[in-house]
Amino acid sequence: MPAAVSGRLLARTMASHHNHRQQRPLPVINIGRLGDKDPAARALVVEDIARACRDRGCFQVINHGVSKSAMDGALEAASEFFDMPADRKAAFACDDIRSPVRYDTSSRDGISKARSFLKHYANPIEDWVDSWPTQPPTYRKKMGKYAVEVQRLSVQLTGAIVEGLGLCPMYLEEKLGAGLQFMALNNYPQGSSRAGDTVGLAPHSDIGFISILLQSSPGLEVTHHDDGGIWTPVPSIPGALHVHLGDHLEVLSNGRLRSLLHRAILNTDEARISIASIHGAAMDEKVRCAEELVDERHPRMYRESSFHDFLDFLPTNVKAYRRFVETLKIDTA
Ligand SMILES: O=C(O)CCC(=O)C(=O)O
Ligand SMILES: [Fe+2]
Repeated sequence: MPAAVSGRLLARTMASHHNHRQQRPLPVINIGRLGDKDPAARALVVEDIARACRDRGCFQVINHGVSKSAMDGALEAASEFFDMPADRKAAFACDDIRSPVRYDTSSRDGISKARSFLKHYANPIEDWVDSWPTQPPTYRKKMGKYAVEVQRLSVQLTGAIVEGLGLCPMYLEEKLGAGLQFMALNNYPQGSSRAGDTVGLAPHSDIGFISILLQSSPGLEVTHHDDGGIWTPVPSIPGALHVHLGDHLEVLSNGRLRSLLHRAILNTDEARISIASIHGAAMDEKVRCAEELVDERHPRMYRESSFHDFLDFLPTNVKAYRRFVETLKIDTA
């Protein structure tokens, strides 16, 4: 076989191998032994998480310590909230994206295609819970329980993620403890395949270090930067939580990890609720590349930025969507 042909064949084989690789199921990681006294047991979980972050930008966790009652309660509270009459919900409508509680149905953000949402802060819970809805009557109790348990999980997970980057497991603990937990409750109508309205929320990445997501039914889809534009649906595994990387982790890791593009698809057979919990540094805290990950071979790739900077950027990102982190890239050429 002439060399040119075999070369082309090889390239094609590699391409299909590449596609095949990207269609592998998304990782599901049992993190039960993350808190283990045995360092070897923890190291195995850290390794699984590191690989998932690097190769897929996301993973699902089981044995994560967030109770079933907290998860069920959160979905109930969200669904009861969205089931309320429009005027009750409209009481939380607000044009100011800095408002601590905000309900909206429109697509002013440029990415909402067919969703209504309630967004609010949650950490520390005692600072925010008084601004949350009082209707449905169990909202604060149920959502509060879930928020606190998920915040605890976020500290555990980011500990493992930074350890996987070769940093001290405590590297982000303080920043996260004093940081923002930003919750987005999303309500998607049942889609009509005839009308072709299949996308509920257009592709985007989240700010923050990680997002932890709970979905009532499938609909979340993800594509990692080297997936070649292939979307992978995130299956609904009972009891599991989905975790993905945000823009500020890409910055912190100096590009070793990438934030994950994701979108939500409308189900043609049912409405859907998802609860995203975004975990980041405090509003005005600048996040920068970890010094330990910057050297001659790995020059600093991103400018520092805060959540506040992200909010300033949002209204300018409506026409042609760009991941916030793209705007932070330092031209090293
Ligand atoms: O509904 C989903 O699964 C995705 C929600 C989401 O990406 C968000 O709230 O940022
Ligand atoms: Fe998102």
